[in-house]
Amino acid sequence: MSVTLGTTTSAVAIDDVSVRFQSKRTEVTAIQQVSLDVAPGEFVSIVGPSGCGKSTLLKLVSGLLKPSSGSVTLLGEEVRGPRHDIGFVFQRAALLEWRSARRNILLQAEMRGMNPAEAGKRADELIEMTGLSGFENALPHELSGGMQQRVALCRALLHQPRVLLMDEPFGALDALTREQMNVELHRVWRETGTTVLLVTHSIAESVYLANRVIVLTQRPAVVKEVIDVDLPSERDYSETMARPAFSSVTAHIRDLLGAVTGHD
Ligand SMILES: Nc1ncnc2c1ncn2[C@@H]1O[C@H](COP(=O)(O)OP(=O)(O)OP(=O)(O)O)[C@@H](O)[C@H]1O
Repeated sequence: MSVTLGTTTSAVAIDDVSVRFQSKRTEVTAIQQVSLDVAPGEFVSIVGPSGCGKSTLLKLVSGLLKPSSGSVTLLGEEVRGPRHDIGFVFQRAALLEWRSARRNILLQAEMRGMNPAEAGKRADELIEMTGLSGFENALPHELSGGMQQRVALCRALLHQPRVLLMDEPFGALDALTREQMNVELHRVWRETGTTVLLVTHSIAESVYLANRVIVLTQRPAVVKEVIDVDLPSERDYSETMARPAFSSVTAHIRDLLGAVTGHD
């Protein structure tokens, strides 16, 4: 597998990876011989039944977890421990309650020892890009759930990571806010050119946002199918939902997930 960056190579390369969790009494195989190449600038969604190993896959890419066999390569370098050159957004925004939105975003800069002036400029750009202008000085409890996730997104993008990992980032939001966040994330992705790996339980979200959707089977997760999403890169939400290509891809994924879980 070629992973040289600079030409047409992978931002993330997962090569024949298996993960087994061992305890004194049991051994659980979460992932079995999964391979996946993600090109620089690509947006890839990962869907699969609950507990199949989606979060485990992201942990492998971030270096929080080591594969039992196989290898993971990020930006041309094999992942051997926690990687700090990525961004990670989780389901919970996990903001510090006593810090304003802007100062929560700048936490990333403080932890990395970034130049404060540059970090401040970048934070202001991201605040504008994500529609948080006017709420920079608000405390987390004064922000809606969607706004809190926007702060978490800005924090994850502050150091301009080339790869952004997102684990069910909008799972706790109401349906309408989630749609708005999808539209904003898609725009931010196009503006930043960051490679994104998104784990989601929402089939519509997985298709609306991505270039490709990876469908995993029940545990132990293997790749059931990789689906290319043939939609324009600029995606108006309602117009995209109404496209026949959108309906057929989402129906196909629903069928695949029904087949692997035994539910329609
Ligand atoms: N540290 C661990 N030790 C033991 N088993 C683990 C560990 N982490 C995950 N597992 C098991 O591995 C499997 C996959 O977990 P993972 O969290 O990756 O699934 P998931 O697809 O993200 O789930 P969900 O969709 O419910 O969030 C599960 O059976 C889980 O119990």
